[in-house]
Amino acid sequence: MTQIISNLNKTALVVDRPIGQDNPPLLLPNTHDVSQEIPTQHVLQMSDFAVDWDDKLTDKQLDTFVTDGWLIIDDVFNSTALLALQAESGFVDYRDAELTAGVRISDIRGDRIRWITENFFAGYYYLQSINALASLFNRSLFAGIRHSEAHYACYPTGFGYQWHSDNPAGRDERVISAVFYLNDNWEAADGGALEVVDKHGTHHEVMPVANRLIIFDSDLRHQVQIAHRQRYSIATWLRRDDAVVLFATP
Ligand SMILES: O=C(O)CCC(=O)C(=O)O
Ligand SMILES: [Fe+2]
Repeated sequence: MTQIISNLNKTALVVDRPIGQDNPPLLLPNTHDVSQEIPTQHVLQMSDFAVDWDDKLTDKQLDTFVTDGWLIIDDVFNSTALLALQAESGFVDYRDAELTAGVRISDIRGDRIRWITENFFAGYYYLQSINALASLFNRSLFAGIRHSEAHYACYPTGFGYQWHSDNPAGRDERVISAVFYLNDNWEAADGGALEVVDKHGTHHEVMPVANRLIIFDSDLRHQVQIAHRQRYSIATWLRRDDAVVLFATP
């Protein structure tokens, strides 16, 4: 089994066990004045994850998304929300992605994942915020999105995800894919770029830098290049079908 190292050694967080309502993350204030660097304990709320998507996404960007099929939004969340997601990603009990049609897929994809449910804390707030983005797409692009799903993903060093599109053959439930990145100080030498082929056939490479959301048409082909450092993200899909009710396993 691949060993997963916490994301936290790359993140300015003071946290020693999984965060939750009973253990809110301690956040270092964003200041260079050492005398002010006293961690503040802050209970996370949905409002910490609120994003004014209408403000973040201009009409021009929406037009570009329709024409090219993809779009990058940087500086998505405030630092409280970002740090909470980074902290949570470091404590996730990652599992192997499931088998597809009985075939082991570890040859194609090397990520280890955990689906976000209401048992998550920051991740669940993230999903609510993505639902607000979905309603913007429904209002402005008549996208017909009915629910969203997301999983935390960790690509261990030496792994990527080969060329694919997010709708398996003959399926079209996934309308828009959105990947949110959690990696501080990611450099080109760390590899792990997402390579997307847009609607015109042009290739683009996107670095998985913290607080960046890439949105793309789920039918576009893309791959994750081999990462040379552990790579953390939240892969998200905005879907046109009804939500599947998940029953908690005992
Ligand atoms: O992490 C990324 O950049 C993309 C992940 C991806 O393509 C997927 O999970 O389907
Ligand atoms: Fe994908």
